[in-house]
Amino acid sequence: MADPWQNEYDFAVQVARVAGAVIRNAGEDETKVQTKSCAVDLVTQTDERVEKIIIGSLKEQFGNGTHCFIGEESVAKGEPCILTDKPTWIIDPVDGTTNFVHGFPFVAVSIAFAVNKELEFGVVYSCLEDKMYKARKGKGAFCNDEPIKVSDVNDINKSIIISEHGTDRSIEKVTKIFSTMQKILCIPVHGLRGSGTAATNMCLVASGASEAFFEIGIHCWDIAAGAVIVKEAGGLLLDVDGGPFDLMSRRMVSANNKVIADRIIKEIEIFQVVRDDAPIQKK
Ligand SMILES: O=P(O)(O)OC(CO)CO
Ligand SMILES: [Mg+2]
Repeated sequence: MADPWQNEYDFAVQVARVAGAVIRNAGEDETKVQTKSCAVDLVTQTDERVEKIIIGSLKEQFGNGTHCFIGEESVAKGEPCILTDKPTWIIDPVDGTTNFVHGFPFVAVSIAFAVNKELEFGVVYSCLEDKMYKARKGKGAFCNDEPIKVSDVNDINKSIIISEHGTDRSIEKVTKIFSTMQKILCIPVHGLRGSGTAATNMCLVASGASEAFFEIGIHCWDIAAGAVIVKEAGGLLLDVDGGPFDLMSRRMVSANNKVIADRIIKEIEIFQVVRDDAPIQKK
């Protein structure tokens, strides 16, 4: 049987490339910052413009009312963030907005597609490096059309682990994040890293440059596309407590294998976050 979502997949790659070019060519005015949930949660005109371009093109192409959209900037403006069984696009127009604003050279466009709450494909365009990562369920993962796979390292002492600091600067949370990082660093691992974009971090795991990336506080649009890419590259996704991965939970461990994932999970100090699909008054 022909792949039912091949057109959507091919179109997502094209749209991601267009979006990436807009980000690359953004002028100084377009990197001017506004804030969202707190003083370090940044948004620019470019985030909003690129999301409009992506959702606009997808609606024009597939807009018969059957497709739903979850986009970072639309949700910030009050659109719902609920995953239903309907075909749903999950979009982060600029993953790594802080990097973008500062000229720190890792910024990605992330586009995923889910049907019946299952992720069908993911596209991550690391646009400043011009690396197009993509994966379709059951069909492998690629970077610039070359197959990629996760690292085969089983020994945590020979690993590079990625995590980030997030945007919540409450002392309780920052203390837990640093305590976890300290424990992991002192296992010891070869190194701790963070590119500043969750989508790119997941592609680094998928391509074998790092053994694992974990974070509490990320959103579904940061990781949906990367989740397909990691899985199709041979890796796995788990909750930070070792349970099944839940896209809307804002908690994730992605790893090359279960040995590495379990070792990391042993050290993670969990803190509470409000789910992406929580009723708006709880957020
Ligand atoms: O830059 P953004 O899209 O806010 O995302 C951050 C995490 O929320 C980096 O992944
Ligand atoms: Mg993001």
